[in-house]
Amino acid sequence: MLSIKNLHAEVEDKKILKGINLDIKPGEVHAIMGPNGSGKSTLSAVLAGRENYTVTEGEVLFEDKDLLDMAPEIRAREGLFLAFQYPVEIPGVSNINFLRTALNEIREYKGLPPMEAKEFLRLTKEKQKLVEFDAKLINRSLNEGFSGGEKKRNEILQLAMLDPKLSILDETDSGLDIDALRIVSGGVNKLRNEHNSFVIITHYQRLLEYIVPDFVHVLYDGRIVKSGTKELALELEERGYDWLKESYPATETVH
Ligand SMILES: Nc1ncnc2c1ncn2[C@@H]1O[C@H](COP(=O)(O)OP(=O)(O)OP(=O)(O)O)[C@@H](O)[C@H]1O
Repeated sequence: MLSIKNLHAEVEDKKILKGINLDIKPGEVHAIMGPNGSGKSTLSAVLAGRENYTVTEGEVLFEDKDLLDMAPEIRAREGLFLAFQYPVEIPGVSNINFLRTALNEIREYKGLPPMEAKEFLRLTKEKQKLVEFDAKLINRSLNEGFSGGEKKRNEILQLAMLDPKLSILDETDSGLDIDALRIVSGGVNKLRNEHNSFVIITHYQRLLEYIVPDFVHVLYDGRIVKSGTKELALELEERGYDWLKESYPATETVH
């Protein structure tokens, strides 16, 4: 599904990613943990093709195609989905119209006609139910005035509607109350299958009790310094990151 080889990237001449290697197969869930500022959000931004991030070395293949060569919207149409740490508000664009437009963009890219209005409404209702989404939010402007938790739930609804091949959830658990955490992770669990993959960026082992990952990686100073199974997350919870920092001293950073 995704193959990252020796990925180096900078933001404003600051080296942040310093040789990431990661392989993700269909059906797998990978968790990425790591101390603040280690490069987790930068990795998701580079994969999504956000502006101002310069890849200086390495390659990323998404289903054997060169991901870094694709414009951000092509990445999305190819089936990459990024749930933001801070979902953006788009006043004047209703949630439902946003979903319809995004869905039909993807269909057009696949050579399919726009979805019939009736079928679209049926699908929206089905997915709203699946991810326990509050129907009152569907006609409001996209994320405008939504609470932090409502925004995160909205990301999961988008994910359910668009059915991406690879979803990257960047700290989707931050700011969620206990019920929302259960709903959001329950949504992911219902959506995961043998054909799609997830990358879950999180600080908390707690989320990984709900969404059990196949692999856990620790990102530190722009590199993956340790990989393991869910037991690694438990170990991190208990021991923190200092033992890893000692084993892998930070490289010099050029500012
Ligand atoms: N636009 C930018 N200009 C300068 N430095 C930046 C920029 N964006 C990110 N950085 C720096 O890159 C480093 C990695 O940031 P990143 O957000 O990827 O870390 P993170 O692992 O996601 O952290 P957190 O756990 O706190 O969310 C940080 O030191 C950050 O200050």
